[in-house]
Amino acid sequence: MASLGLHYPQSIGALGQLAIVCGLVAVAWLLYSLSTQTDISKIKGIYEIPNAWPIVGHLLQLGEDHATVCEKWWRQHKHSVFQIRLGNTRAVVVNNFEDCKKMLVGRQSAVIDRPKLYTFHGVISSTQGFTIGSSPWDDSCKNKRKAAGTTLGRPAMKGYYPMFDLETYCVVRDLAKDSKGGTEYLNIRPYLQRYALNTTLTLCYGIRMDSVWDDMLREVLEVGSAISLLRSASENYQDYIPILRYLPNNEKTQRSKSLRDRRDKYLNELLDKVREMIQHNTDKPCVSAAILKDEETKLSGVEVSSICLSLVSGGFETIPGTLTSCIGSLSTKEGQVFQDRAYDDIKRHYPNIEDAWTKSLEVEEVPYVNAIVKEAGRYYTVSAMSLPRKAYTDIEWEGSTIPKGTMILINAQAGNHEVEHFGPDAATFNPERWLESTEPAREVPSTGLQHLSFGAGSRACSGQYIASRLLYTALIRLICSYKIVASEEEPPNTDYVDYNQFKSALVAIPRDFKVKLIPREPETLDKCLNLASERTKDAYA
Ligand code: HEM
Repeated sequence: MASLGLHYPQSIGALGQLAIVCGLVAVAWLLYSLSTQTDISKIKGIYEIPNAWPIVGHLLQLGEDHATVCEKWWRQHKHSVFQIRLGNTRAVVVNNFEDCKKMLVGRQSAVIDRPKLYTFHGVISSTQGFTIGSSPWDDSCKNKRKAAGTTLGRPAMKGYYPMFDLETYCVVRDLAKDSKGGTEYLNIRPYLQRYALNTTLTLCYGIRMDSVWDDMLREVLEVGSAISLLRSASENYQDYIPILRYLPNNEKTQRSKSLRDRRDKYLNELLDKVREMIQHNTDKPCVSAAILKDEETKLSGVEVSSICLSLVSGGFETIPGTLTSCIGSLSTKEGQVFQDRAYDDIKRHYPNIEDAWTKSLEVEEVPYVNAIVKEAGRYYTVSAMSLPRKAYTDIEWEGSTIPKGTMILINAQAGNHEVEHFGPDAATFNPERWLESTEPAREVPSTGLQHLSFGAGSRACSGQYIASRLLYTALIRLICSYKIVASEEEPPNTDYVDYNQFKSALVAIPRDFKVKLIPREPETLDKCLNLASERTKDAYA
């Protein structure tokens, strides 16, 4: 007993120590499990990128440029489709062209949904509703997509010829004035921003702004770009790491609220202007007037705002981003050869350049310019990771099941530059890849999906027809009017990744550069400008 008496406390101590160790292991295991838990459990049969960290998952490794890092992982791990962890959210990333097509088109009903994110949906969109591109798939989204489809579909284009005429005329007119007959170097992006924004403001509200430096125009662009930055994962860790939302003085939430208020202010001002015009019978045909006047409409006020917001935000950065970068490539020494060939092809179709100006509003029939439009879309993938999708139902994927609710990310930049699909020069800007002959230029017959920049399938870009017409008309008129030459001091960056100054933004913002615009035929240019001025003088006065 004495020995028992002696050893008893000691054996309690050993057991106690064991219990403490077990307790610590259990707590550590619990903490580890909690910190690596995701909304969807690890998907069997889909490769997972190794070395995810607790809490943040792969967020830090992804850095700012998700598209480039994911492309590197695809090549390094030899899996085009893999899973990653964005904090507490599991996502499947698709990289090569064929797999992106298979996911977006082959599984289109299963990937028709969009995820909801804390900052964008919960804070920024709490007043004007979600844009179509960020709406989960439900009846309201269906109605909004239908209304946008009517405004942006092919049959509607005819009604927009006067608008295309006026806006492209204003671009060429102001460039002619500001470049002082081709002697000054200019940054063309502001002119193209006004072009895109005026187009969508006219469609939505029947309102346009004549000055490139108009206060409201600059406010819409500034707020829109800042919101686009707030939509990316690398700018918004709080979307994926919920604890960050509760930090005192949460700077992201405050910034989001302030941007939301600024956006509400100009959107309400625009709608008030339309109401006023309706009262005075001076309203122009546009989405909001049509809906405001139609009491039978099935759309709510928030849905009307959301449609207008979708069109404005859908076009104001994508069009100038693509067009500015394309002009950058055309202005280089190699690009000037493409410009000259395009000019020859335009003249082959329209020996009289005035006809090129008017016909460009109606048909896209100059093969060389069509080839430039396609190459601009492919090469400068302005929405590098497209817009995120969410599995609406379970997705069968090569023997595995991607569960309903999983975030699906399409790496459009990687697919658009895949050597196996586009050939060894995939990383070069070359419009002639879309031509089967150059003299005379003849397009390769279309065989379905050409590139991934507009997405594909049932949630593809609603604005792709109008986008293509906007790019085509502007290019025809600019190429007819000027030889575009890059500045040697401030040349364009034509690298398909590095041309973008904010890699974390949802839509690329090209780095600034300057070009000289040398009139090709000054007398013809004057004549075309005078005719366009006469034709458009009453449009949207
Ligand atoms: C070069 C120009 C453009 C590019 C590269 C572009 C790109 C995209 C992409 C990648 C998507 C997501 C597609 C997907 O998930 O599969 C999208 C959606 C959308 N785009 Fe565009 N876009 C452009 C111009 C426009 C314009 C001019 C408008 C409207 C005036 C517009 C309106 C929309 C809308 C409403 C959606 C949402 C579709 C939905 O979620 O159902 N886009 N766009």
